[in-house]
Amino acid sequence: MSRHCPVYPQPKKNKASVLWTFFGKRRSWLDGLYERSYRMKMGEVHLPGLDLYMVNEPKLVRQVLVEDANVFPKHDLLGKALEPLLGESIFTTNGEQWERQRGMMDQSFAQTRLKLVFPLMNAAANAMVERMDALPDGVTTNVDLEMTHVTADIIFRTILSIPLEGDDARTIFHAFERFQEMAPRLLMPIIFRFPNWLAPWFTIYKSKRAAKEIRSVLERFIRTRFDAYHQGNPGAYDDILSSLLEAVDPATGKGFSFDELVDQVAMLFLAGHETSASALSWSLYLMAMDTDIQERMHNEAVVVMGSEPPEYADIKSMELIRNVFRETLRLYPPVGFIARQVAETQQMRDKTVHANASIIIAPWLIHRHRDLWERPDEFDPDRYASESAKDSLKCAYLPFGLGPRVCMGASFALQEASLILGTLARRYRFESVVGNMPKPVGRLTIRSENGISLAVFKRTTIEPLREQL
Ligand code: HEM
Repeated sequence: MSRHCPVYPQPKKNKASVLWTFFGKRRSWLDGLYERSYRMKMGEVHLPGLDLYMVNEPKLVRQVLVEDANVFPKHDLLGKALEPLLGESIFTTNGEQWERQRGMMDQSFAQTRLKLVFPLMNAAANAMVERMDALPDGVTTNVDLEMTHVTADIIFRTILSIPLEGDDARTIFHAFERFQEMAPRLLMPIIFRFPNWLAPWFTIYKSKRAAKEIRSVLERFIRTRFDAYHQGNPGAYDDILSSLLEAVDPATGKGFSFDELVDQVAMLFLAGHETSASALSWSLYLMAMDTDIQERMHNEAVVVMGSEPPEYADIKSMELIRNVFRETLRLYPPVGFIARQVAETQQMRDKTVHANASIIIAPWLIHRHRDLWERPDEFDPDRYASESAKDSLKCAYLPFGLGPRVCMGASFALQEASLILGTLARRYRFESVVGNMPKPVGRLTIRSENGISLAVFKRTTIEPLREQL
């Protein structure tokens, strides 16, 4: 059965000029794509001082991200743009420093810890329901704002055991908003290797100020817990900070220093809420556009959870809801492109790719590639039952990246998404609003330029339509 094609910027027929690409991509890099971008295996752009390759072919993607990952370290562009906030966090480091950090942090996101933080996630979901219940029935609501609120709240509660309601948490939240808004304006001059005098100095100044504000509040929260832990009073916390405080490097037996801990926590705030907020907002838009899927999600949520508070085991039982989120991550991958640098000259297809060249792998393009997916632009969460989609999943699906640098929070994000979507689908119905079609733009994540506004109705019954299950 053919399903609807949700919105995305229509690709241009022909490749744009480099100058247009630069200025067009400053607004949204999706605007620089053209029809062949969705079919090609490998493309290239050369400018003085810049060799950039776009890699879509699954075999090459695995070469870069998995098999020869050490030859393709993380690009310094993100490190440079995010350094004032993230310092030397795991998101941007390379080599031994990264290996040590990853070894120490993986435990904090293992299944056992995720089970422990489930009640903290659920408390944030309940606070979301309270906010939404207070809205007049059927009112048009900017669901992006609500998804940003609830995912930031989940991060505050699961990492620091603090809800977003306090003044300090709000200061961080708003400074994060400012920081994120400025980040894309910092990225392009770095990719295009602009000289220093052309750097956007005022934006750099403002982003440093926002980063300082965030870090000074985080430092205060973490200092209290860090000192108490090292004085032998860790407190009765089940949150992620407590497992980061316990983490030790097996080679030296030492834990994270105070500064390292602040870097990692700042990074978890950024990586952990913006991505999930983007994906959840697009999921709600897709639900609203497909009433059949939305009713089936409602029924599934009611059958699995009834009218009881959700339990940890329920998350795994909501298969359709999981597939809706999986399909959302295919169509609107929050991390639309992944950047790497070439450490040693490589042969890729018929091209010699020199050391220092930049490699871009774009989940956005690979997930909609005309040769890698059937009906690539259609929203069809049921596709994952077919053999062809299973093959595509194996070779052309990477919303969380691949290889050693794969997202550390993937299981956390999937648990959070099923909880939030299950909670919303059980209690509310979403309808699209005429004149409010979202416009996808590629910035730090894939967002809608004009927000995502939907009419929200409370369900008067939570009885499932059993015949539809
Ligand atoms: C839908 C939600 C999410 C998506 C789509 C996503 C996507 C990604 C991607 C694509 C990468 C790899 C980037 C690269 O290879 O350059 C990544 C890395 C990472 N993500 Fe996520 N992420 C999500 C949620 C989260 C959450 C909730 C957390 C933590 C709370 C998190 C923490 C991290 C960390 C720490 C890394 C760096 C790992 C490393 O370099 O070793 N992410 N994420």
